[in-house]
Amino acid sequence: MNKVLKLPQKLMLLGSGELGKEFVIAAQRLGNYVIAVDRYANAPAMQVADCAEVISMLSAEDLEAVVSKHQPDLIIPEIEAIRTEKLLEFEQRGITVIPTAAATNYTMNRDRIRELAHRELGVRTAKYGYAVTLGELIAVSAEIGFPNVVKPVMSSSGKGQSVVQNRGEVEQAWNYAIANSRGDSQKVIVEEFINFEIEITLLTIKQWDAPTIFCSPIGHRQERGDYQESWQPANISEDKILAAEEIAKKVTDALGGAGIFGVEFFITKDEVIFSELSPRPHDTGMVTLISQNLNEFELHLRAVLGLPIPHIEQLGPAASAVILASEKSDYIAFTGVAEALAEKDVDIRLFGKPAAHPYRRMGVALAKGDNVQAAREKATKAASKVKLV
Ligand SMILES: Nc1ncnc2c1ncn2[C@@H]1O[C@H](COP(=O)(O)OP(=O)(O)OP(=O)(O)O)[C@@H](O)[C@H]1O
Ligand SMILES: NCC(=O)N[C@@H]1O[C@H](COP(=O)([O-])[O-])[C@@H](O)[C@H]1O
Ligand SMILES: [Mg+2]
Repeated sequence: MNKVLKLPQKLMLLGSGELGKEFVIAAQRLGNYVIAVDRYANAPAMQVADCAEVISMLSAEDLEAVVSKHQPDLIIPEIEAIRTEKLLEFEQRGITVIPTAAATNYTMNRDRIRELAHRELGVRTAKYGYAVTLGELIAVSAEIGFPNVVKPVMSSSGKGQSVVQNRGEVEQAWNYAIANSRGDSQKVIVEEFINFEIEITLLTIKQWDAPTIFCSPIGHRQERGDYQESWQPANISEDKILAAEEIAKKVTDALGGAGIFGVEFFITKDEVIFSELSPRPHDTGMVTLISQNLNEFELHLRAVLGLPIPHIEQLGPAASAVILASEKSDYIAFTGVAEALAEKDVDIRLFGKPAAHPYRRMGVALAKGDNVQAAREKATKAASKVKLV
């Protein structure tokens, strides 16, 4: 399907955060025309795009207005919270939606992708259940057992997520999930807490007219359900990598289309457990900005445009560490960048977000090292030097 034969293409990016920004840079390098869309002005990807639109991406009317105005060749979602039913309509009208409109619909809510992976494809996941009221959550929590993890079905970057230790904490988890749910959903998922040895993102590249290929697995560490640091390569056995690749292939084949997917797994002593996936570049994959010959954004671009990917090279131990805000502010300035960059094999990305709030990701430090431990230490140290003032 849809192999693109000529450049430039007109790409509409729905969501314009840090991941979109790097994607736009990759797209611009091949001369494409990009319209960056998000819910607020001057979002990171808008700063490097040809033009920008500020709309509610959950509004079908707003989406119709920008698509009619710009007539893009491809629509490239960058976040989950989009009125995906409308994307199905655009696809029927002949606009390519990446990876497919159906895939964005499956992955917009945790329950849909979970049902596809677990029930339809028989993939091993954590034990889980759903609730739409506090009463149901109390009952489902008891069935799943404690500790468990409660998340809004519609959220990302750990928003509204909590680890629940006992029955006494269920109500608080319910209130937190509902208050932080994105969009109009009031549904939560409860998952068995997996005591994993390591969690990984397997960047999986699905191509229009070539076989699915994989990057070396990325290990990561999360806090509050949000990524803090990631590294590549991840130290897991070859048979577990193959098991993860098989699951990733199965799930991405079911979703169809083309593009990069960030497929998340929990790795225990004996098992490879599927968690979730992003049908687009993954935040933990920002390490590839320093760790590969082609980063995840360049790979996504090549895959969606049907351009060849002859070789992905992992360049050795590398890591990323996030630079977070600690306070609410509309004035953004950083100190410590010079100190961070004084170290060999360290790089910094500052996203250019126009406002900060506690724990908002404002930048990322990247580092290479003699081994993964050294790279992680270097990236974390560099990130800690950069401070918002
Ligand atoms: N069942 C679980 N057992 C143990 N840890 C979990 C479980 N579910 C989530 N976590 C932890 O919380 C993190 C975030 O969870 P998840 O990926 O489901 O949320 P998310 O909001 O979609 O995050 P993102 O959008 O950043 O991928 C996981 O990477 C993992 O560290
Ligand atoms: N885990 C998903 C993820 O990392 N998404 C990235 O964060 C942006 C939103 O940031 P914000 O919440 O700071 O606006 C998104 O636009 C995307 O780039
Ligand atoms: Mg995740």
